[in-house]
Amino acid sequence: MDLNSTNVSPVLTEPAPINKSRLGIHSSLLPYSQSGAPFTSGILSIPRKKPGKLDDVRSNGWLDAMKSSSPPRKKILKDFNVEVASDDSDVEYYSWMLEHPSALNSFQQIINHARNKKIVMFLDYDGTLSPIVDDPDRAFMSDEMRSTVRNLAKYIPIAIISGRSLDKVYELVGLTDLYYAGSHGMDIMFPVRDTAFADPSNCIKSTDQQGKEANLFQPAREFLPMINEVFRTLVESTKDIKGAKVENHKFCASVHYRNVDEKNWPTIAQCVLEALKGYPLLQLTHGRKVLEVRPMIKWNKGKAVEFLLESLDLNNRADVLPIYIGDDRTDEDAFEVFREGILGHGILVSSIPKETKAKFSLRDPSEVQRFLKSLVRWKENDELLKSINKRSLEFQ
Ligand SMILES: O=P(O)(O)OC[C@H]1O[C@H](O[C@H]2O[C@H](CO)[C@@H](O)[C@H](O)[C@H]2O)[C@H](O)[C@@H](O)[C@@H]1O
Repeated sequence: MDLNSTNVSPVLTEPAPINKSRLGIHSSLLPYSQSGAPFTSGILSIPRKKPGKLDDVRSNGWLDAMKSSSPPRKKILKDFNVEVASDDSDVEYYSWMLEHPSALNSFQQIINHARNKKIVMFLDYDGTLSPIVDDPDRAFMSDEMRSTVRNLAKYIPIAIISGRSLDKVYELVGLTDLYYAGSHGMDIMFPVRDTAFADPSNCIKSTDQQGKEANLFQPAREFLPMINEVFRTLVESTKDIKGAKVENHKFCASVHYRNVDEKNWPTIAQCVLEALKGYPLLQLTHGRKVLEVRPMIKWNKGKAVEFLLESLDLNNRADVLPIYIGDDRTDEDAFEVFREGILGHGILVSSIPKETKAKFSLRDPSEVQRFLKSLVRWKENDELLKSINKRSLEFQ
C-alpha cells in the first residue's frame, strides 16, 4: 500500500444521504455532527474535506494521536518510601497533581463530601482494575483487587463500564451483584428488579450470566451487522501485519497496535481508514495503543453513567455522590458529566500528566485498589459506629 500515493480516496467526504430512519435509531441518538463540526472528546476530529480532496493517516493526525496514546513505562525512584522527583517528568507530574490531586491524599476531603450521601461507584476495567499488558486476552485483575471490589459492593452500588464486550468484561471481573456496561456503554445489562425507573420501551428482556431475568439497553443495536462486517474486513486487511490484533466487542471493533513495530503503524492506520470508507455512520476513537471503530451515535461512557443513575433513580439527587475511575480518553466523557450538571468526582488513573476533566488522580491500578480498600474500611467503621449507636440507644 503506497501511503504517499495521491490516489488514496478521501476518508470522510460529505456523507451520502442516508435513510437514517431505516436504521430505526432514535433521532436523539443520531450522529453528533453530520455537518462538519469536529467531534467531541475522545473522538477524533476529522474535518470534512471537499469531494476529491485526498486524505491519509499522516495528514489527518491519526499517526500523532497513535504515538501519544499510551504513556511510556517509567521507573519511579523511591527513597525511604518517599517518592522523589527523579527527572523533569517527575517534576511535571507533581505540578500536574496540584491541579489533579491524588484521590488517596484527598481521601478525607472525598469522604467529607460523601458523608450522609450514597456513593455510587463507576469503574473502568483495563488500566483501572487491571494493569495494561501486551496481550489483551491476558489482562487479568488480581484476586486481591477482585475481593476488594466484592467487599465494596456490599456497601455501595458498583458499575463496571468498559470498552470491551459485555460478556468479556463480565468474564474478566467475575462478580455478580455489580452492574455491567460493555462496548463503551452501548451494551448495558441490569437486573429486572432495578428497572422501576427505566423506560421499558428502551430495553429488551434477556437473562444474565446466572440465568436470571435481566434488561438490556443497546442504543446501537441496529449497527450490529455493520460492526461485524467492518470487523471481518479489518481482520483480513491486518492479517499480515505482525503483532496486530483485532477484537470484536459487539458494538465496536478494536485494532491493537501495541505489539506492532512502529514503522508499520501507518499501515495499520491506513487499514482502518480504508475500512471506514464505506461507513459514514461509523467513527474512530483512540484508546491506549488501540484504534476503535464504533457507531457515530450520541452515546458514550458518560451517557451510560447518566442512564444507569436515572434507571436506579439516583440521578440529580443531593444525597447521591457518583465517583468514576478510569484511565483513557473514552473515560473523559464520563468525567465530563460531573463537570456539567451531575455532582460527582472523576478520578483519572495515570502515571503521567494528561489533559483531563477529572478532578482527582491515581497513578495506577495498585493505587486504585488502595483507594477502594480505604472506602471499604471507611464503610465498615461507619456501619460499626451505627450499630454501636443503635445499641446504646436501646440500653438507654
Ligand atoms: O474501557 P476499558 O475497560 O478500559 O477498555 C479499553 C480497551 O481495553 C483493552 O485494551 C487495552 O488494554 C490491553 C490489555 O492491558 C492493552 O494490551 C491494550 O493496548 C489497551 O488498549 C481492550 O483490549 C480494548 O478492546 C478496550 O477497548
